[in-house]
Amino acid sequence: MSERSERGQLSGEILVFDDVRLSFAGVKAIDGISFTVGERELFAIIGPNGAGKTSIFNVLSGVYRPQHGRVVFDGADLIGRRPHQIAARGMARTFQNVELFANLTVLDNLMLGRHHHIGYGTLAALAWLGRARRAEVAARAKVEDIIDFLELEQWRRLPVGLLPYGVQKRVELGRALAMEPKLLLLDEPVGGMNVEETEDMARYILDIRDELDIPIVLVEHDMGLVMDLADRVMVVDFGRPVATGVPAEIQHDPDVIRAYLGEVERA
Ligand SMILES: Nc1ncnc2c1ncn2[C@@H]1O[C@H](COP(=O)(O)OP(=O)(O)OP(=O)(O)O)[C@@H](O)[C@H]1O
Repeated sequence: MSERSERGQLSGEILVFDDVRLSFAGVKAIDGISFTVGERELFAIIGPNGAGKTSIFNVLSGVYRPQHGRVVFDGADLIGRRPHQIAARGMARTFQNVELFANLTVLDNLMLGRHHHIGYGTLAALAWLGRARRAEVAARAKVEDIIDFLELEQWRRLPVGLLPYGVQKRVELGRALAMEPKLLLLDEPVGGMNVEETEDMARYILDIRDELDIPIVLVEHDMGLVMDLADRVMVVDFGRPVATGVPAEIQHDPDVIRAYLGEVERA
């Protein structure tokens, strides 16, 4: 057994996605998908356009409520919980398109990621009570750590909207890390990036798993990146599971090859 599959299987499970089904007016976006993610695992989900990958993320983060199935995160059932409740439980997400406050600086965008951790009401904030002040100082220290970790020093005081695209994606990753997540959902983190930006992002993703010990669910079209980074890969097509396994198994699975090359059957 490879080191990758051992790491995925030896650790406990942070996430259980069990026989989930989700339809929109007859379209089966998710049609009976199950998987688990280990506490130290980098789990990738791949599949052709419209396969259901984003729908899986939307179920995980509470945007969509499935008609059937169970989602258990860190021991708690998530179905029916609102997106902000799920985020507060420690599930952080980045988006296909950068979703940051373009006019705010890198520092301020990262501080906003800490928002739910600060945990004081308006009155306490206005009165600048000791507890609020300590929380603010701790938040600032955490954000400084992330700026170091993602090598964002040179841009920290600049408005995000002025930065190169690859750096904006990195700031978005930083904002998710500022939540101190127990699980990170990355939706196409290298989409639209050039080769150098992609290599940088791949390194940060690996460091997040290996140094920060944060498990990751990754949706990505860049097959090379997925096969290089993932401990395990799940392939979906038409909302259904095609195969799940370590990258070497997945690359040679005839059903996977058919899902990617079988466009003729689809027509
Ligand atoms: N809100 C919605 N209303 C209606 N249909 C939807 C909705 N969201 C997703 N779908 C449908 O569900 C199916 C799965 O879509 P989804 O966006 O999850 O796929 P995907 O694998 O993320 O695709 P891509 O790789 O293009 O992002 C598609 O047929 C899509 O049209």
